[in-house]
Amino acid sequence: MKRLLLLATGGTIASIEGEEGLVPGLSAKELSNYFKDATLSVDVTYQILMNRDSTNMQPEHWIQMAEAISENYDQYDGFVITHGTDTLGYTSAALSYMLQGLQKPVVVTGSQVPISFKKTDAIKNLSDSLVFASENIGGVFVVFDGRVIMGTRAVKMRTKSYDAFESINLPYVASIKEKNINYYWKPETTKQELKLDTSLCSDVFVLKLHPGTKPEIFDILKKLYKGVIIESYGNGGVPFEERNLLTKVKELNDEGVAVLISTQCLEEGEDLLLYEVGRKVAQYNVVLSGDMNKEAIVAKFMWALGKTTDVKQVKQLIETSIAYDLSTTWETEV
Ligand SMILES: NC(=O)C[C@H](N)C(=O)O
Repeated sequence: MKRLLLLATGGTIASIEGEEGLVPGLSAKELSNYFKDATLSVDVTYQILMNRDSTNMQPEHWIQMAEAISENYDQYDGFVITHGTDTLGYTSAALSYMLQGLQKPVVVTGSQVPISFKKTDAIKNLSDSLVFASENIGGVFVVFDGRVIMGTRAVKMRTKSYDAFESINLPYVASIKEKNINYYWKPETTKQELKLDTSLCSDVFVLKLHPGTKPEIFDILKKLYKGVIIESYGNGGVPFEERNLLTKVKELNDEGVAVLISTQCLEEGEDLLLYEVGRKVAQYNVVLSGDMNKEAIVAKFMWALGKTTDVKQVKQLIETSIAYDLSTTWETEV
């Protein structure tokens, strides 16, 4: 029988009605009481790690989760983390960078409706997660509404519907129906040993461009952050007429702040060399994000800056694909 460890961290799945709306409040024991599926032949240990709405999750909490997996790695065959959905994609991406060389599954799940409610998606998500966590497969996965998504590719798209998550720029790994897993593809099994790597630098900011963005905002950002993600438009680029942001990117570059260019378009990624607005900024030492999603970019930037502040090295770390977070050119061309 597979031995699984379920780490509860809060979220809607563990929420109860509080005086000011839904609030995570169930203990690990209470959570397990709601979930009794005798048909699942797994031995589950329930442990509560924290009880937070995922809006209150910080990078320090990702580290706590990664450490808990690493400490218990040899004792269990697979892991399930129950988590709020709002920042679940950030956590699953961060765990993918901090826990490289996984030979066992780490499944992150949650629900849109509390497990204590009559009509809830929590039971299915939990059951599917335990099924998937029993597989002989390595990596971080998000299991939600019958979909298995790579941890670096999960994005919350819907605030209320059960199918809250999509896999962006990568096919689903599998679907799960009535406890049967149907694989679409399988990530390669690693021959590495598990390496816990929690040196994160959280001094990262996401600036979403809109027509009218004031260049002066960069004067503040460069004092506070070591990495700035510019979420630009379409194939990527920054405005250089009227409110000129290009000179500001150069200033940040000169002062050793790493600047990354990404796009507000969820699908297909940036292609900075296509237009003049992109090429002008590409002449500086900017980091390219390819088709990574924002959640993965933020976590990877923090992970890379935790190792080095040398912009060239940060660029190299981020532009290298890890845990299927980034499609290589040949993959996007087919
Ligand atoms: N569905 C949810 O879990 C939303 C909740 N606010 C959370 O992220 O913790």
